[in-house]
Amino acid sequence: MEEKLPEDLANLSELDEKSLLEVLTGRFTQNLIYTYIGDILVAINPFKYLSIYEKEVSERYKCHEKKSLPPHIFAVADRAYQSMLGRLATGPKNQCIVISGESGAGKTESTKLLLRHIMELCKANSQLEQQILQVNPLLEAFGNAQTVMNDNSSRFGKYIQLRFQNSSVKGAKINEYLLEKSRVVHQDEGEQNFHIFYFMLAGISMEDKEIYGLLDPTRYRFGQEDVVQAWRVKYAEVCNAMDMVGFEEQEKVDMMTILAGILSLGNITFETTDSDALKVSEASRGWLKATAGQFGVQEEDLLKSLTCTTSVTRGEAIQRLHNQQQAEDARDSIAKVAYGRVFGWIVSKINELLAPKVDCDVELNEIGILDIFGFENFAVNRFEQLCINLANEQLQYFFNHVTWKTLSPMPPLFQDLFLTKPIGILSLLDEQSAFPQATDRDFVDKLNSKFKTAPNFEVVRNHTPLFTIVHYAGKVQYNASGFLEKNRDTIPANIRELFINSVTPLLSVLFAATISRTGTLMPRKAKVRCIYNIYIYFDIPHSLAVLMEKMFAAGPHFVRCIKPNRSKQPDQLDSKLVMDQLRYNGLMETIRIRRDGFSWRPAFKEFAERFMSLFCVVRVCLILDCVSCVDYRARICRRRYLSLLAEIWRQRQAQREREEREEEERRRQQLEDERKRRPASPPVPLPRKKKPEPRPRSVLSTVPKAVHLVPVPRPRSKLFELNENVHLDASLMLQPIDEERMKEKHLKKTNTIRWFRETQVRKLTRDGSFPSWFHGMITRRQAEDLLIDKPLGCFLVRVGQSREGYTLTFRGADRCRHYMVEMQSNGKYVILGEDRAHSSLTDLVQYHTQVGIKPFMELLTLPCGQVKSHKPPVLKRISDRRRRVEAAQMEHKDDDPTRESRPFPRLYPSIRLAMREIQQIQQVQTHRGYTPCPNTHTYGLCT
Ligand SMILES: Nc1ncnc2c1ncn2[C@@H]1O[C@H](COP(=O)(O)OP(=O)(O)OP(=O)(O)O)[C@@H](O)[C@H]1O
Repeated sequence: MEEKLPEDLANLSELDEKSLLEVLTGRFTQNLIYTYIGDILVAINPFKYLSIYEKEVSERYKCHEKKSLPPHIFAVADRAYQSMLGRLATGPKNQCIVISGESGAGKTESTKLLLRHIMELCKANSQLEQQILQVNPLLEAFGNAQTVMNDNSSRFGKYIQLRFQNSSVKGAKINEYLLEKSRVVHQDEGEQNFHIFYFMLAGISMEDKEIYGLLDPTRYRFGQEDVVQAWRVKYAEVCNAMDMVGFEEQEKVDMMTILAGILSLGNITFETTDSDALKVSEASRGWLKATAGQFGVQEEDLLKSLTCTTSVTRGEAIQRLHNQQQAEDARDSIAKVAYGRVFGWIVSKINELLAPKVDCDVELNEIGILDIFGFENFAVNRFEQLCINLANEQLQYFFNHVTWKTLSPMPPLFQDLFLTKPIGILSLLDEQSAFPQATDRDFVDKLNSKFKTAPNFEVVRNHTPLFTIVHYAGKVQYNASGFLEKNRDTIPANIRELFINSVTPLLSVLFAATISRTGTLMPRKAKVRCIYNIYIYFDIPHSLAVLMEKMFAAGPHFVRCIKPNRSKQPDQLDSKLVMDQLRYNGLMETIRIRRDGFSWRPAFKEFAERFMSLFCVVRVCLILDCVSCVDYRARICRRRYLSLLAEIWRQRQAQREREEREEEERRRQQLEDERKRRPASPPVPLPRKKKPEPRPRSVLSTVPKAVHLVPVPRPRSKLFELNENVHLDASLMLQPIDEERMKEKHLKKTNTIRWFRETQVRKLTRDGSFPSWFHGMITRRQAEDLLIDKPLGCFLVRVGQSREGYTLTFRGADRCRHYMVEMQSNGKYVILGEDRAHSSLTDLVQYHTQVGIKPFMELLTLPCGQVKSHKPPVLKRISDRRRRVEAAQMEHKDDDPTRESRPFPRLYPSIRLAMREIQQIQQVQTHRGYTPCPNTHTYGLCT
C-alpha cells in the first residue's frame, strides 16, 4: 500500500531540506504532482499525461472549499473565483494568480488549466468563454518557440485579466511583456524561430502559398513528416483561433503577408560595388521585389532604407551609405520590429475584441493570471536576461511582501539599484543610450564608478563589458555588449516613414503606433509623421509598476512550478535541480516562516467573519483587543493567539458536550413520560404512508416532454413567409398588452428578414438555390414536426424569428435538439459553445457531419429536404433573383483574381511577378548544376 504523504508541507512539525525533498519526491512517484505550502501551490511538471484534468475532476473542484480535496491547480482557480465573488467570507475583491518557475517548469500549462477551470466555473450560455480559451493557442503560435529548455517555450511574459460582472465573465485583457524579438533573425544551436513560421509554411495550401509569396514548403528546414503533419494541424488551429476571436479575413491576409515579407527579407543579401555604394546581390533581387510587394512599399524606397541612412541636419537631408554589416543590421532590425509589432497588434486586437461590452459605470471584478519567465542565469546573460531578472526581482519582492509581511528581510534591491533616479542602472542606461557616440563599455564604466561599493553589485575587470548583480536567487554576470543598441531599439526615421506610407493599412498602423506605459502597442488613428524614436524597453519600470500596483491591490495566489529534470523525461526527479528551484523560488524560507507563523493568512475581516461564532463564545473584546492592536500574523502575537484559540476551542467543546448531555437527558425524559402515560396499550402501528396528493399541474408540466415529437395537425404553415407583411394572428391582437408584444415581435421579425436578405442570401445560395437543409423562417415547433418521423441525425437549418442568426434543429436519440448558430462580427458561423468557427453555414454543416456536436457528440446525417412543390414563393423569388445576379457576374468576370470574394495581399500582382522571377532564377541555377537554395538566409528556416 502506498504511504499517505502530507498534502500541506506547512503542517509538518519537523521540516528541513531533506524531509521536504522526501515528501515531494514521494508524492511525485505516486503521481501526486501538487502539494500545498499553506496557500501556495507547488506543482512539479510530470512530463506525461495524467488523468487529473478530466471533466469529472474539474466538476469536483467546483466550490471545493466545502469538501476536502487533494491539492490541485483547479483548487487555486476555484479559490480565486470564489474569493473574487466574495463567497469566501471576504467581500468581492480582485484576485491575482502569480505563476512562476524556470523555463519548462509548466507555467504555460498551468495558465491554460487555470483559464479552463475558471471558464468552467463561470459557464454561461455565451461564446465569450470559448473565445477566451482560444487566446492561448493564438499567443502560443506567435510568441512561443522551441528552445533547448522547452519545446514550447513562451518567449514573452503575459498578464491575463479576466473581467467579471457578478459570476459571469464579461471580457478579457492581455498585457504582454518583453517579447524576445531577436529570435526572428537569430536562433542559437538547437533552437527554432517562432512557431508560427513553421505552422504557416507547413499548413498553408498551395494556392495561399502563391498568394502570399512563399516558396514550396519542402525547401524549408523541416523535420520529419510527422512533425510537419503536427504543424499543419497547428496552422489550422491558429486560423480557427483567429476566426473565433473575431479577426477579419482581410486582416488575416495582411498579417500573413507581412510574415511572408519577413521571410523574404531574410533572403536579401548585399554585394559591394566598385563605387562606395552597396547593391543587392543578383540572386536576391527577386526577394527584394517580393519583400516590397509583401510590405506594400516601393522597391526603390525599400532598397534605399536598407543601404543608407538619411538624417536631417539644419534643414538639410544628409545621406550616409551603409557598409555591408550596417545594411544587414538594417535588414534584421526591420524584421525584428515588424514581427514585434505584429505580435503587439495581435494582442491589442484580442483586447479590442474581448473588451467587456458593458456600460462604463458597471463595476467589474477581475482575476489576473501572471505567467512570466522565471529567473535566468545562462553562460552569457544579455539585456533580455537583465530585464527578465529585474521583473523576477520585483515579483519576488511582491511574494515576500505577501508572505512575510512585516518580517521581510529583503532590501528592495530593485528600487535601490535599478530604479533610483538619476543614478539607478536603468536611468544610466537611458542616459547613455541618448548619446549617439556612447558605447557599451562607457555604460559599464559608469556602473562601476557609481556602484562599486553597492552590496548587490560587483565590478568585473575584463576587456568585455561585464558586470555582476547579486540577485535574490544568486549572482548573475551580465555581458553588456549590445545593451545600448537594444535599449534604444529605435526604428530609423526613414524606415519608419517608409512603413507608415505602406499601402497595407495594417503596416501603416503598426509603424505609426506608440508603446504604452505598460509596454503594449497603442495604434494611432491618424497617420503621424515620425520625428521621435521609440524606446521599447524604456517603460519596463513603468510596466512593472503598473502591474505591481494591480497585484498589491488584489487577493494573491501563488503557483510555484518545479521542473523535475533537465531531460524532460517523465518519472525522473533530480533532487539537486528541484532543491535549487525551491531555494530560487524562496520556498525554503517560506516553509520556515509559515511553520513558525501561520499557513493560513486571511485578511482580518475574513478571519473575523469566519470565527465570529467562536468569538461569541468567549470574550470577544479580548480577541479584538489582541488582533487589532498587534497584527495577528506577526510572530510576537503568536503564542498569545494560539493559547487564546485553544481556550476558545476548549470552551466551545465544553459547551457542545454540555448541550449534547442536556439534549440526551431531555429525550430520555420524554420517552419515560410517554411510557408512563400508556403503559398497557398495544404497540402503535406505523402511520401508513400517505398517498401523495396530485400536484397542481403548471402550464409547463401539462405539456408532456415528448409532445414536440408528436405531429400536431395544423393549418398549412406559412413556413417560408420571408415577407415583411408578416401575418399576425387576429385573436392575439385583441388585448392591448399583447398588441404591444406582437408589434415588437413583428418588428424583430421584419429586421431579421432584412438582415437575411441583405447579408445572408449571397452567402447561402449556390447557383441561385438554397441548400436543401435550409428551411427559411419556420418556428421551433414546425421544425420539430418536420423531423419527427425522420431518422436519427436528420437536420435542418432555420432562421431565428426574434434574432439575427440561425438555429440548427437536429433529430436526436430521444428528442429534437436546437443549437443556436452564432454569427460573429467577422462573419464567421459558430454553434454556441463549440470551439470551431466556419466561413459559411455550408462549411459548418459539412464539418458536423464528421465531428459530433457538444455535449452529446451526435453527428448530422441526413438533410431534411424541402418538398419541391412546397417551396415558398418568397424563397423561390429570392433564388431566382440570385441566379440572375450570378449569371450577370459570370459574364463580366475577367481573370483578375482580386475580383473574387476572397481577400488578397494589397500588392498581389507585384508579389506574383517577383515570385515568377525568383522561380526563373532558380530554374537557371538548376540548369547550370547549382542546388537552388535561395532561402539561405530565411531566418533559420531553410534546408
Ligand atoms: N501538468 C502537466 N501535465 C503534463 N505535462 C505537462 C504539465 N505541465 C507541463 N507539462 C509538459 O511540460 C512542457 C513544458 O511546460 P510549459 O510550456 O508549461 O513550461 P513553461 O514553464 O511555461 O516554460 P517557458 O518558461 O519556457 O515557457 C509542456 O509542453 C508539457 O509537455
